[in-house]
Amino acid sequence: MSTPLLAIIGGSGLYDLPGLTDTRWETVSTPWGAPSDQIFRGRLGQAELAFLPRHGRGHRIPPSEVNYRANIAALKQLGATDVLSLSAVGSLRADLPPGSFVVVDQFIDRTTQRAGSFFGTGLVAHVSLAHPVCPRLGSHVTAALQAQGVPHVRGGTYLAIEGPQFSTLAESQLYRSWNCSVIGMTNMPEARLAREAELCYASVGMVTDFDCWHPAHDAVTVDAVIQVLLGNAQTARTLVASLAETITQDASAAACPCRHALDHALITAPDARDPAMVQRLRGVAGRVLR
Ligand SMILES: CSC[C@H]1O[C@H](OP(=O)(O)O)[C@H](O)[C@@H]1O
Ligand SMILES: Nc1ncnc2[nH]cnc12
Repeated sequence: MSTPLLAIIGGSGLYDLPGLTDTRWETVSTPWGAPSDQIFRGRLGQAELAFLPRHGRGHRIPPSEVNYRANIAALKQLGATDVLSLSAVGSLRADLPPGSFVVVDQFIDRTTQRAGSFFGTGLVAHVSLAHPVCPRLGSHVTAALQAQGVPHVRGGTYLAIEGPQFSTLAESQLYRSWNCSVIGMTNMPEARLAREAELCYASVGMVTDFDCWHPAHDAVTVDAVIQVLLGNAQTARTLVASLAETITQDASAAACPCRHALDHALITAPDARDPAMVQRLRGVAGRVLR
């Protein structure tokens, strides 16, 4: 069995990953530009880890300006096999109070200003997003949360807004009527791009607030988000440690359908492909670009 490389994308409040050995910060450049920051590499037991702070150390980059393509491409270039996103989210359900963890399994994308694909003119591809997260990785995450006794639910729809402003009351109520569980600003297009790059992707939403719809709670503020997140950060780190151990023992990973997402996705005829585009795509789609 080949050694997996578990990548963690840390969201608001998660800018480092203590407890690793053999650590270093690596600079990675990609055909899509620079990722949000250097990537922190290290080992945890048998597992190789890569950690990328989504907004950069110090939280310099707003959700609309995160270079999602560079982030995913950089992790792929380093050899990542599995990507876990850890994100602060607002709750759209009364039974998901701050402190809950949600193993997200669906998305509704209301973002408007972001590059959402590695492909384009010169090489067109259409991957399936029907099941946008990896059920195998999601099972490991859920088992780890269960073992830690963290209040969590498996499954839930993440509503992605453009931000940076939080939602209006009418929007928040609309998203509730759509049966969404949580709201955030970053998991799209990240999940789309991970699928195109054939990475197993899972997302844990760490609930920090009730957005603005709950009559008994104040509307969300950054202060409230950070206060809850500081309480959650240690749980998130323990989750990573537990996940790092279980994924090294998963012999079924190599056959995971996420890792073959491009098998039937490319539609541009080989002789009609733009060689420059093909070259640019080698880092993320090289497996199917012989
Ligand atoms: C600080 S509250 C809003 C901010 O937090 C979430 O970030 P992330 O998903 O990276 O944890 C949300 O999406 C917004 O970017
Ligand atoms: N209510 C909210 N809306 C959007 N992103 C968030 N991140 C944390 N809470 C949020």
